[in-house]
Amino acid sequence: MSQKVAVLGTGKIGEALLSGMIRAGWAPGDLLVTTRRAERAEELRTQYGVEPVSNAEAAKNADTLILTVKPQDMATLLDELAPHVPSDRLVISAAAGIPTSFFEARLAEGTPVVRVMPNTPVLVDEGMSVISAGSHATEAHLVRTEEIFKPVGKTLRVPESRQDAATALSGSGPAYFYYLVEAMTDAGILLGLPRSQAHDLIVQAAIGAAVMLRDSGEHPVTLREAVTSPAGTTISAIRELENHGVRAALLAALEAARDRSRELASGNG
Ligand SMILES: NC(=O)C1=CN([C@@H]2O[C@H](COP(=O)(O)OP(=O)(O)OC[C@H]3O[C@@H](n4cnc5c(N)ncnc54)[C@H](OP(=O)(O)O)[C@@H]3O)[C@@H](O)[C@H]2O)C=CC1
Ligand SMILES: O=C(O)[C@@H]1CCC=N1
Repeated sequence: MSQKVAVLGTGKIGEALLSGMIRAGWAPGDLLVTTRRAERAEELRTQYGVEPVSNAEAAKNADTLILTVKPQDMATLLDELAPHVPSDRLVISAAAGIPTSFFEARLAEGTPVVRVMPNTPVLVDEGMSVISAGSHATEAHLVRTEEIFKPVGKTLRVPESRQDAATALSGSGPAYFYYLVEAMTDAGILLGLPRSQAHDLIVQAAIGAAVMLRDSGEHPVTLREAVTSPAGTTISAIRELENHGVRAALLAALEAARDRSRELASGNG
């Protein structure tokens, strides 16, 4: 019997996962989606050929339920869902902050729950999905979770106590790079380049740097030193980054993201 997977609350990250599963070869007939709005359901049916169902039908018909609503909507979703989820379903939450114990307290005793923090590059099969088992999730449940998330990028198992930090680093991480590219593109404009050229130059620099970080085996400091010529241009820029406290800003920013993830733990954040 084929395994059915339902994505409940198919917004940005839910759709990114759905599209990745289809690219990875899942049959649309084995995928169910739930939405809050009828027009969103039709959009997903038209684009992916998947079946929109109610949350209760998803719980009844799918072996694995991936919950991708906002943390603040999770309690309401669970109130609706809990009476319909048999305890042999695997429940995967992609919500920031919310611990597996939140789900376990609301679902039938023994229901396996896995917490996952993916990121939007799952859309291009370069995602990072950080996975933690709840108290009833077994090795088989973790493997089943990895079967869903591995085709769309890398996966890493961590103890749940590290999930808030992982959320700050890789869940939110892509946004920091987009922010930097946006700021550096503005800098290109300041230097007199047309916006499209400034964008292309900085995006290609980012891609080249990312591939070297991944593939060279070198430490980032070594890679940066190779760019930084004595009395050259790069060190002049780095002096300004240090003067403006960019490193300290990043430490504070990621700490704030980690703290916000903790605040979301109750689902009311
Ligand atoms: N965006 C990201 O990069 C990442 C997000 N996450 C997590 O994923 C979750 C979703 O984030 P994101 O995709 O950005 O948010 P979205 O708002 O895009 O997606 C959530 C979706 O859930 C729908 N929804 C809410 N309540 C229900 C319900 N009861 N039944 C069915 N559908 C419902 C919403 O409907 P409506 O359109 O009507 O609001 C919306 O489409 C969050 O918990 C977030 O922490 C995790 C990793 C990365
Ligand atoms: O900003 C957020 O809360 C979500 C979780 C990680 C990325 N986006």
